[in-house]
Amino acid sequence: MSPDRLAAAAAVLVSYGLMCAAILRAHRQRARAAEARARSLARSPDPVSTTAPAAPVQPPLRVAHAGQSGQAEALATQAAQALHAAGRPVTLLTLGALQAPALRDGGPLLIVASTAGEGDPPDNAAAFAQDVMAHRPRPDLQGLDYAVLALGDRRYARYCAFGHALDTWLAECGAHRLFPRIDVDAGDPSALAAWQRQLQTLGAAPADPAHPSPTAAPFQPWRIVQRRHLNPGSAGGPCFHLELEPAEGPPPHWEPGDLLQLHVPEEPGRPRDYTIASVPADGRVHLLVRQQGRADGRSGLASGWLTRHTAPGDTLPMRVRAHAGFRIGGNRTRPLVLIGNGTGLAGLRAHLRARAGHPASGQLAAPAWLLYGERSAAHDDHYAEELAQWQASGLLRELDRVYSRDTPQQPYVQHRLRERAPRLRQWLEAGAAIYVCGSRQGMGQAVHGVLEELLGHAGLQALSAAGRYRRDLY
Ligand SMILES: Cc1cc2nc3c(=O)[nH]c(=O)nc-3n(C[C@H](O)[C@H](O)[C@H](O)COP(=O)(O)O)c2cc1C
Repeated sequence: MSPDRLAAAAAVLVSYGLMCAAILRAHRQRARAAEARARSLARSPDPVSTTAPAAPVQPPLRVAHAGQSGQAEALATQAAQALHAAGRPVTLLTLGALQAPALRDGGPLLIVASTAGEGDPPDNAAAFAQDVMAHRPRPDLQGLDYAVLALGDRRYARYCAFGHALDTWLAECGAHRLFPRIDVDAGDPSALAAWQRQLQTLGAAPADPAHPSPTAAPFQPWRIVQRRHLNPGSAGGPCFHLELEPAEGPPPHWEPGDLLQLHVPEEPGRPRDYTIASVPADGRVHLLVRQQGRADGRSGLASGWLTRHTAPGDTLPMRVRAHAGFRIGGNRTRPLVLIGNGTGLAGLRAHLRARAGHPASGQLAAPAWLLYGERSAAHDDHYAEELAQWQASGLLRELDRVYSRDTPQQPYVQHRLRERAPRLRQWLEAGAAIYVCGSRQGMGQAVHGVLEELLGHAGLQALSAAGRYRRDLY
């Protein structure tokens, strides 16, 4: 090596050493200052009252959430409210908003994290998993107190995988567990009760029985008011349009993107979610439900209740469930690219109905583009009249219906999306948000693949982090 290069390398090494020493010094100074503050607080008398003991100064607690359909967010919000109600300073945030330095320096951290896909992080934590958790060298998180509530479902092969990964990663980075990770199998009430008890040891107010856990809102009888078979003669399973309302009282509030959950009588503890296809102004919850066939010839349990074993006028135990990840959020005035297949049209229709009824800020609503896949034009053109009206009004500026059984090429919605890449780029340049609703296998994964191909992994992740790529897949 030339002397010049040696000198340069030595200079880099020396400055690196100095930087490390400075960081270490700052770290020690912070620790000494904190110790001194703690000692002086322990000794100093209460300046206001000499009778009451000094209130211990507690650092603000952070409650972070990572989730796909709103349960993690709801539980995190509830935890933050319970801590706040007890006078504990608390900040509520998404896990994705945290970066390594802020992770360590901001007070104890409670994380509510669900697992999505096949053991994957939820969309809003994908960037965190990739940029922060996979980063080498690992950040030094000594001094950070944390706890993880992992939401999941044992029916998936990789149960609570993302919560487990977070918990392990934090421990490996030197952070200190406040209490062992709690895993919640499909909203298991005993696990949630254990979480509540741990929150109380941190000073949270006990759960208010009048405001039960958001995942345990009571089921109520909902009446099937109308049911229409939409696709007689279709090569696909029978598809129904249903209209429901609570048997008593007005419908609860919901937003486009939210779900109606059915308590299946034979399977307590395993409710089924259906994406709502209407808006509150419709007065009723509309669903688009496919009767699921089973190998033994009987219909699937939940869809069987909705489409076969009941008649209009009958009631079923149901409740509305928020699905924050598929709501309009900050996209109210953005153009929408709506992509889906089959019964996934439900969630896209809810967003279109919201736009048709309530144009943003009194002006013409921002336009939408619907790319929708079904089997055949002759039998499966659900809501065709409504879509035609929205085309005529200009709300639905573009409509791509892709019928897989009408041409020998068997095109699917992902193929059309790839063909229309230049147009998609124009919509995104105009600020559009992408909503995908329908089957995960086949459609959801393939559309995701095409979007990654067109926008790049980082591009799609940035869109997702900005809340401009939202999915409701099942
Ligand atoms: C499409 C989908 C995929 C899921 N994948 C997993 C999984 O791989 N492992 C798991 O334990 N739970 C899985 N779950 C269950 C969720 O983690 C669980 O329902 C959680 O409560 C959802 O919380 P969220 O509303 O905050 O996303 C999955 C749920 C859905 C809908």
